[in-house]
This record gives sequence, structure tokens and C-alpha cells, in this order.
Amino acid sequence: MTKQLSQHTSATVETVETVDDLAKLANYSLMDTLNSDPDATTNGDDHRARQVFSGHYVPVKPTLIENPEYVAHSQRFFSELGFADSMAQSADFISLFSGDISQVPEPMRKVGWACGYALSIFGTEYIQQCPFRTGNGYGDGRAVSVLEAVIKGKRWEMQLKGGGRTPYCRGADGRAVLRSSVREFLAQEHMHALGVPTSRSLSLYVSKTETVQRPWYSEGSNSQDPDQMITEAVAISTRVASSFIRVGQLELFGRRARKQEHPHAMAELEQLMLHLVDREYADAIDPQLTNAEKVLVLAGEFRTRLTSLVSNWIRVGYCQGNFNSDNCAAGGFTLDYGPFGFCDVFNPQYQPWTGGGQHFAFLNQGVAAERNFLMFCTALSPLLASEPDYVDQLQQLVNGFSAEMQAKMEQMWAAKLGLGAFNAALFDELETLMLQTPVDYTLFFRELSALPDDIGALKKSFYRDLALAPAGLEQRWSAWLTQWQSLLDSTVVDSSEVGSTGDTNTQARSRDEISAQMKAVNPKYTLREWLLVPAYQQASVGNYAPVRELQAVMTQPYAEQSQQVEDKYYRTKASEFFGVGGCSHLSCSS
Ligand SMILES: Nc1ncnc2c1ncn2[C@@H]1O[C@H](COP(=O)(O)OP(=O)(O)OP(=O)(O)O)[C@@H](O)[C@H]1O
Ligand SMILES: [Mg+2]
Repeated sequence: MTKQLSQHTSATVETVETVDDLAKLANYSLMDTLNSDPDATTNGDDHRARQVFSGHYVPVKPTLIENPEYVAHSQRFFSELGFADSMAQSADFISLFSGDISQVPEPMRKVGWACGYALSIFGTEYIQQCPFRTGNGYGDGRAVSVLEAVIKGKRWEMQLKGGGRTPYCRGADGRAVLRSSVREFLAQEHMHALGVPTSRSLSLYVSKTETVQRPWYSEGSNSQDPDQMITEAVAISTRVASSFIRVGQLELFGRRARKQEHPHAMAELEQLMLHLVDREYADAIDPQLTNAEKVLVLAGEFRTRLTSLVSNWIRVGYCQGNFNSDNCAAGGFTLDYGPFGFCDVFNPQYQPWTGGGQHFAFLNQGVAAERNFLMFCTALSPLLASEPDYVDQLQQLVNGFSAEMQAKMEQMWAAKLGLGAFNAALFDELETLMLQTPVDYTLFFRELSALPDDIGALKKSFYRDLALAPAGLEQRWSAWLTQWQSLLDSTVVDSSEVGSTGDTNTQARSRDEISAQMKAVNPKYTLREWLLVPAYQQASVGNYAPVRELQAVMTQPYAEQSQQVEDKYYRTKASEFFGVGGCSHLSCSS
């Protein structure tokens, strides 16, 4: 069954100026090394919702959006890839990334692929979401990968979101609307600029003529659920990552292997594991190891990445909202910006998605990650069936997750506070004060990063006038600040811990250094929902300037930027936005 891993034989192209240049870099490792659904047509024309019983992928042709119009591309990512900016508005590039791959030059292929995956919610296996009640009809319902390329020595997979129906569409339209595409497009590049691992944004095109209906909120509605159907333009955003393998995908193959659903089930699980190692963990896993050894190292590496991912999310105020196993990338980066949100008010229970439940709330994300890690290990455990010692070691990794998560969280809080070590008493009092006041999470930590002498400057982040707050709150804030200042003064920090200089010498820091270190971990600008709403609303009437302005601001989230930018974007959430559907909470994201 195992096919030869494809070699990185693509040509080297310094600057990619045309789709012809890009085609020269094509190198399809997934299609060439993994198994295609044996029931699928090879031309990818079969878009019916159906069960897919085996194979790692289904060949699928995307369905183009009619009359595509350029909305935005990521200049930064283009530059990292060596792509000429002009390409984003060239006819052949627009065609390709708005879903028409019928004309792509060789060796690019005129067929893309979609993958099946399973779903677990907070550690419970589900098959109910599959229309056939088997799990065989669930997967990329509207995500279609169209290219893999080795660019500057690194392999990238390019995936259209909203690229039309696939066999996993479950009767839905396979489309994404402009609103959700703008959100995901901006969020991915913002997250990258925040220093948090993520899939990246390449491009965003909207159809000038094709629309679909979606439930949504009427203007100013306070309803939890959408109260009307609206007509929205369809769009295709292209996201790019080293792979799109999800924990849920390993689970689909793990479940099949566990239940011996077909003769190749175990081999397919093993192939997928090796493919994951090749795509995401090649630097960390010695190819000479046995497969069972690889599984253990893989799990340890994934645990390290996942715990650091979640502590980073919390550092920047991000709540994924729907952290199911199928939205958890096995490479340990952020994937699927659906009902996500960047918090305004600090609230451990913050959860923008009305359907999400508290288990995916802001400060519960570490526990949700632990459940996904458990499902990751459960999925791989059939590969250790003949190695009881290894099963035990895998279990140890699961048992140790929460301690590693806790350690990463403490490191992160210490860095946000400019301290070399976590101080539980100081943090507990701060958390209580932040909740009681309440405070704006981003503004608070950024103001603190200026090392204020008194609490005056911090009040910019308070959602309540302390004069109207319970007696004693102001004094407690002052006492907290004094205690923090004295810890700061007495602290020496290993500068490598905050990731700024790489210098491992322990040294005393000047106030300027402390402030600079804090500003490097406490962003000034985050992509709050009330900033996104006007941007996608304007985009829906053909004005893309606000999207591009937001993109420019949010791709430099730690920079001070101009006074004008500060006045507009460095603010607490206005009172009229609280409780508003589509702004303070969301139901669906598609
Ligand atoms: N309009 C649609 N047509 C077909 N399938 C859809 C549509 N919207 C969502 N799905 C599928 O439903 C499942 C759950 O949706 P979810 O909101 O997690 O995904 P998504 O945002 O489309 O996906 P992704 O995880 O790929 O970013 C996914 O498998 C997705 O492909
Ligand atoms: Mg998803």
C-alpha cells in the first residue's frame, strides 16, 4: 500500500510573477503518497453528498464563483513566498484562486482534493452530524485544496474555502459568504503578526453576481439567534498551511482501524500518521525510528505545540469558540476562524459563539485542548497495539498535559506582567480586580506595559468609573500596582524567556527594557468584532478600503502606529455594541 514519498524535486523560482512560475513549483505529496477514494471519479466531477468509505482524499474540482472581483491579498505573505504583488490581480491567478482550475498550466493538476474527518466535541466522539449516521459523510464540505508547492524550500498546501460542494457537503451549498471570508482572511494574517502559529491568508475574491442565503441578525438586534435570512455574495478565500491535517482526520482513520472497518484501515491510519510526520514534524522526528517510536515522539511534540498555542491565544485575548477536534490542526496551529472572537472585556467565560457552550470559553481553552490531545492519542493508539509499554507511555503524555498547560500559562502571565516568574498571589488579586472593575483586556496590559507610576493611565481600560464601583476598589488597584512595581524592581529576568533577544544571560533590566519586553507580548491592536463589522458591511457594497485599512493596522499589532490609528482602534468597546447580535455574539459563521 505504501507509496514512495515524493521527492522535493520542484524547480527553484526566485520570484513568482505568474501562474506559470507558480506551476513550476507544484509538488503534490498528499495526492502522490496517500490513497484516493476508490469509489471516486478521477476527474473530480462528483460533487454529490455521499459516503466515502476509505482512502485519504477525494479528487474534487472546485466550483468557480461567477464574475470574481479582487478584494484583498496578503502583501506580507506574498513577499514571504517571493510572489509579485501584481499577480494577485492578474487574470490567471484570479481564475485559479476563485475556483477555476480548468486552465492551469502543467505540471499543475486540473483536479483538487477534499478530505474526510471525524468529529469529537470536548472529548466525546460524534457521528450524529454525518447525514448517514456513519461518519463516512463528514469532512471538507466546502474546503478544496488546489495546489501543493515547494516554495523557498518549504512545502505549502493551498486550500480554497468556499470552493463549492464536495462529497462531504451534507446537502449544503459548499459556499462561504463575503462576511465570513473577510473575517477569516483578516484574522489569519493578524494572528500571524501577533506571533501565534496559524494557517495563512493568500487571497480573497468575491463574486459580483452569485449570492446565497444565510440566517443573520437584523440591524441592532439583541437576539441570541439570527432573526432573518439575508442574501450575501459568495467569496473564496485561499488559506495556506504546511498541511490541513486535523485531529479529527486522524480520528476518522483511528476509529476505522479500531473497528477494523475495512482491510486497509490500519495501513491507512499508519500512512496518515507518517504523512503528518513528514509534513509537520520532519525536523523533530528521526526518520530512523520505528513507527511506534514515531507515534510517541509525535505525541510529545504535538503536546508541546498545543499547550503553547493555547497559552498564546490567551495572551492575545483570542477565543477560538468552536475548538472541536475537527477544528484542531494536528500541526499545532490555529485553524478555522469561524465563530472566533478577540475579547474586549476580560472575562474567563467569554465565548462569542452562541452555540459553543462554556467548555470552549476563553479560559477553558486549555481544558478543551487537553480533550483534543486525548482524542489525538486515542486515534493513534491502534498503531501501538503490539507495544503495551508504549501504550503506557502515551497515557503518561495524556496524564501530563494539564501540568504542561499550567506551566505554559504561568510563563505567559509572567511575561504579560513583565516578570521573570509567575507570582500566584499577585495574579489572583489581578484577576479578581480585572473581573470586578471590569477591564478591557488588551488596553489594560498595554497601558501596564508603559510602567505607569499610578493607576491613572490604567483607567483608560476600565469599563466603569471607579467612583461608582464598590468601596475600596480604587485602593486595591493602587495596592496591587505597588506590589507589582516592587516585584518588577526586584526581578531579574532571563531575557530569552520573553523571546526578544535570544540572549540567555541573566541580567537586570532597565525600565525601558522591561517596557519594551512587555510591549512585545501585549499587543496594542486586536481584531475586535466591532472593528470587523463595518469592514465587511462596506465590503458588501463594494467598498474594500476599510478591509484594507484594517489589514494594514492589524498586521502590525505591536507597533504604536499613528495618532489617527490610535484614536480609531485603540479604544474600549462602545456601550452601544454590547449585547448586539453579530457583534457581541454570533450564531453561525458560514
Ligand atoms: N456551506 C457549506 N457547505 C458545505 N459544507 C459546509 C458548509 N459550511 C460548513 N460546512 C462543513 O461543515 C463542517 C463544520 O463546519 P465548520 O464551521 O467547522 O467549518 P468551516 O468553517 O467550513 O471549516 P474549516 O474547519 O474547514 O475552516 C465542516 O466540515 C465544513 O466543511
Ligand atoms: Mg471547521
